[in-house]
Order: sequence, then structure tokens, then C-alpha cells
Amino acid sequence: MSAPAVSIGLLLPDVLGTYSDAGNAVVLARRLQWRGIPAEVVTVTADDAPPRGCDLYLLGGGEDTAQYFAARWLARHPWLPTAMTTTAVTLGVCAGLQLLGRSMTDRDGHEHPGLGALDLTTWAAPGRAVGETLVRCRLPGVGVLTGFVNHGGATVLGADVAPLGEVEHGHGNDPAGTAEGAVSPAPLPDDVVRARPGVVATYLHGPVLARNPALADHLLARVVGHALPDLDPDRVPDLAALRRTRVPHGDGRGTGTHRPEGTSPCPAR
Ligand SMILES: NC(=O)CC[C@H](N)C(=O)O
Repeated sequence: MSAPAVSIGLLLPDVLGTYSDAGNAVVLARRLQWRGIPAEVVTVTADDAPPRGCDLYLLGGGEDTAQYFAARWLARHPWLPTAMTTTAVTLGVCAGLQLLGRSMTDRDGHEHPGLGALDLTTWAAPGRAVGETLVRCRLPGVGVLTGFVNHGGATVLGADVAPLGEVEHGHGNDPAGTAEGAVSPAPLPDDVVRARPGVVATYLHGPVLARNPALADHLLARVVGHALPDLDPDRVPDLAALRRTRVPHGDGRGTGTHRPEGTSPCPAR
């Protein structure tokens, strides 16, 4: 009898769909299938009844209005945030990071409740963080993450989460610090592949798992409970060459700019 497929719940791509974050689901499924592990992507739109029991859940980025809608939608299915944090592995990107936190305070000072799945809070920063970003990831074996950020929120982490990594170039959670993203539980156990359930959250788009397959494999290892074998090199693109094109100055200087609010070439709020 064949093993049941790993189910990847892609939540609200119709609402949280900036920068092709839904591509994270494709990356995860393909990297399993290339290793002979069956995988299925379960796409959950705002009109759908969310499925129970996915192994992985994904939330992408979106404008402020979209993310407040998504937070209210998730709150209407309270077992879902519980599953995302107590039985599954969850990846939240940008708006997905913010709404998994405790609260999000908008530019008018109005506080919107988050799901409380991550010990972090977000408020409107004075300017938007926009640009290519490099992050030295704290997760073992993942290395340096690259991604594109565009967000107006600034996030401060509480004691029950750890940063996903430290910014080497570009923008992190908060203009005042170098922390990027969040992981829970914190601290992670030494044997991190046993750390299922768990939440990994980041501001990085790309999609982040297309640009950083080592992060995809970290999430998958936690789902299947063991490290995954290396992929056939013929299957994978030349990542070093891709990184050189995506981190234009190769020396880590990157291209990030901190723009005053309202001047972003592509506002996502
Ligand atoms: N790119 C995003 O997901 C943006 C998240 C959020 N709306 C912000 O601007 O901070």
C-alpha cells in the first residue's frame, strides 16, 4: 500500500496572493514528488470550507485590508489556527506573518486582532521597507536566505518566538533591529526535524521557497520526520548562478531602499 500523500494546505491564495507566494506550495509539492514522496496541494479559497488535517499550511502576503479579512476568516474556523500550530508545520509570509501574531495596529491607530499563534505584534512603521534582502537563517543547514520585501508594518517579537534569522542586508521585521521573521516553538529543539508542529514566518517574498530551497527542505523534513536526501542535480537549477543574479552586488550590499510611505513602486497595503 502506498504512503498517504503529504497534504499542503494553500490558504486563501485568492486573498493573500502578492508576489506569487502561492508558488511556495508548488515548490514543496515538487520537492517531495522528485523524491518519490506523494504530495497534494489543497487550495482553500475564501468560499471553501477549510480541510482538516493538512500536514503543512501556507499563508502568503497581501494588502492590509486583505490580511484583516484573512484574519477574520481564519478566526471563524478556530480549529484551523489550532491545527496550524499544534499538529502541522506552517509557513507564513509577510501579511501571513503579521496575522499569525497577536495584533496589527494600522496607520490610524486601530488595533486589529491577529490569531495569537505567534508571540509578535505589528504596527504601521513610518516608511515602507522595500527591496532585496539577505538573511542569515538560524535554522540548521539553511544558510543565507534571499528575498524581496515590501511591507509597511513593523513587527516586534515577544519572548515565545525567536527570529528566523538576522538581516545581513536589506530590511528586517522592524527598522530598529536586525531580526527577520519568526519561528515557534522557541528555542527549537536540537533535533529540529522532530519539531513538528512548528511555525516559520518571514517577510521574504520570491516566492521564498523558490529562491531558498533549503528552507523548503527544512519544512519538509519536519513534516516527514527525517532529513530528505539530496536531489538529483539534473533536477535543480544552478542555485549559485541564480543567487548571483538576484543579489546584484554579490558582496552582500544588495539593492534595498527604505522609502517614505506612499512612494513605493509597488505598494502592497
Ligand atoms: N507584502 C505584504 O504582505 C504586505 C503586508 C502588510 N500589508 C504590510 O504592508 O505591512
